[in-house]
Amino acid sequence: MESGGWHVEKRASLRNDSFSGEDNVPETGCLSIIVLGASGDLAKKKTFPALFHLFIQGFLLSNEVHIFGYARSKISDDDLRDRIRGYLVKGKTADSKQLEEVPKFLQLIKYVSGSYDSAEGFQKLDKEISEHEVLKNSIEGSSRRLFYLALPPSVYPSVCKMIKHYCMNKSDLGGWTRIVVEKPFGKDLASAETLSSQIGELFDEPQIYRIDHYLGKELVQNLLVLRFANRFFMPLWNRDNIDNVQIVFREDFGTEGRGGYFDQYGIIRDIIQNHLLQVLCLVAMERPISLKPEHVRDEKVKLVTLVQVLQSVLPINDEEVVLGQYEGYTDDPTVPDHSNTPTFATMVLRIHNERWEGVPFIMKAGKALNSRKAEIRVQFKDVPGDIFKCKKQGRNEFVIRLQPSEAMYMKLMVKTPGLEMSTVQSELDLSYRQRYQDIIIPEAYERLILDTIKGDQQHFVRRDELKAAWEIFTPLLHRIDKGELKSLPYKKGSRGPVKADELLEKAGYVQSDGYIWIPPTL
Ligand SMILES: NC(=O)C1=CN([C@@H]2O[C@H](COP(=O)(O)OP(=O)(O)OC[C@H]3O[C@@H](n4cnc5c(N)ncnc54)[C@H](OP(=O)(O)O)[C@@H]3O)[C@@H](O)[C@H]2O)C=CC1
Ligand SMILES: O=C1O[C@H](COP(=O)(O)O)[C@@H](O)[C@H](O)[C@H]1O
Repeated sequence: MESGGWHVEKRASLRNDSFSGEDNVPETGCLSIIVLGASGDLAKKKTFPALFHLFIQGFLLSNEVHIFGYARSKISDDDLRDRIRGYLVKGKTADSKQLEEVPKFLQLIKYVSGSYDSAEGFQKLDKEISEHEVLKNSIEGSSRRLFYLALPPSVYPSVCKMIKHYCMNKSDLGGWTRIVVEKPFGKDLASAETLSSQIGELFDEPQIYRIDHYLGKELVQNLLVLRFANRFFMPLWNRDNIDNVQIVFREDFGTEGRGGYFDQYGIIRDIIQNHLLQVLCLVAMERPISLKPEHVRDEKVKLVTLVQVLQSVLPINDEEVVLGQYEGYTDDPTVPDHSNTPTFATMVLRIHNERWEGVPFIMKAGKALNSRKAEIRVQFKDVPGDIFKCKKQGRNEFVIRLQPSEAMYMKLMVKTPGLEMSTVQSELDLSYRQRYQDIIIPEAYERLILDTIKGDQQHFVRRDELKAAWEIFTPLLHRIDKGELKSLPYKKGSRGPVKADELLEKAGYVQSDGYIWIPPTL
């Protein structure tokens, strides 16, 4: 379909994604998806809605698939269905066809109650799965079992043990058993390594999918294409031209009901060590040899390992870290009164290699701020020999808006339209909503769950990569845990501590005065 003169791609192209690795042949046959922790927040807000969207697009066929919820809560099938029903279709995108599909989808869901460490519950689960497989005429061993751990990491080892003992695909006739684990995977290097070893004893790496949902976001997935399929970025993407890079996550709400969990982890473990670091890898990595999943993941390890080597010599400098905690955070009864847990952090990471030496990567994440957005902001150096005297108007910046209002825009200087010869800062703007009007951008979880079914691990975190990520942050996290770095108070709905903006300026970021990018409306 043509829209405003542009050629608009059809959503169905997702099915024919030809760059996700030649080996990922779509499989057919009986598929059981087991959501462990089905009574929880993630399951209702993300996992089940993602499964629903895969269902309505025909990626989960009712004659092949069955979905099991498992948790300790003593609820019925219908109770679980009632809990998740309201989260399946989003107000704005809901159409009558989607609404019609809801009951059909809910009928695919069965709930099994049991503990996370007892044989009884998992034997019952296995029995239910097997009955469904028999019903679907699946040949024993050829069925597919996907276990999604929407659970606190503390129970991963016992759950994995139970799956391994009681719930595996019975023999290998082309079927498989895969497990998906959520972040945060551990609390520091030692605990993550222990967890990795415990799970590694039970499952091989190709069976383990460590999910980081930022890797499933459309514009994060676009980073490699952008960098390596466009000639004009290649010569610019280095220390000679780029002054600083910011990777930013902002939320305009607080911990809301998750205070107990959050206080154990804090913003660095919740967002920076995983989501933002993964984005940094894709911004900074060298070109992979090919798009085979293992090649892409190898380059990321190479980069993180370099950062890690650097950190062991010159760890993250406390002078380049600002922590904050929003006022009112400790009002949550599940949060200790004197908690120092940061709900905000800005820090500078430095990658000492040929490409990036001297370029600060500023990582910024915060809750209860004045806006909700995630973006990558690449700021270029000043133009040498500024004949237009426009330096004070601002630098060239390339911004990748991950959410909301996905976009890429380039802040650049133009002649002010009119008779006068003066300059003004403007932009080249690729706003997705305007450019791809008929395309609904898939939710990150939708895409990543589909990858787990297809057996494509490209967008998942490998064990050595995870280790390298923890190596970077563990020394700093330990200092924070010991109270050696204090969180500064900031007002809810503000930009965070003023010191964070000062750090940004010190790192070299130059704010353009008076320029604001406004997402175009249709
Ligand atoms: N919620 C979110 O937005 C996101 C969450 N995650 C991650 O996903 C995972 C699940 O998150 P979320 O759903 O929010 O977590 P919840 O706290 O909602 O826990 C999920 C389920 O686990 C069971 N559970 C909770 N605490 C314990 C415990 N201490 N021991 C054993 N079982 C427990 C409960 O089920 P029952 O009591 O019925 O057994 C609960 O319904 C976590 O690893 C989290 O970090 C990742 C990204 C976003
Ligand atoms: O992993 C997490 O992510 C969410 C933010 O996800 P987004 O896709 O809405 O950006 C965050 O709220 C939560 O604290 C964290 O655990």
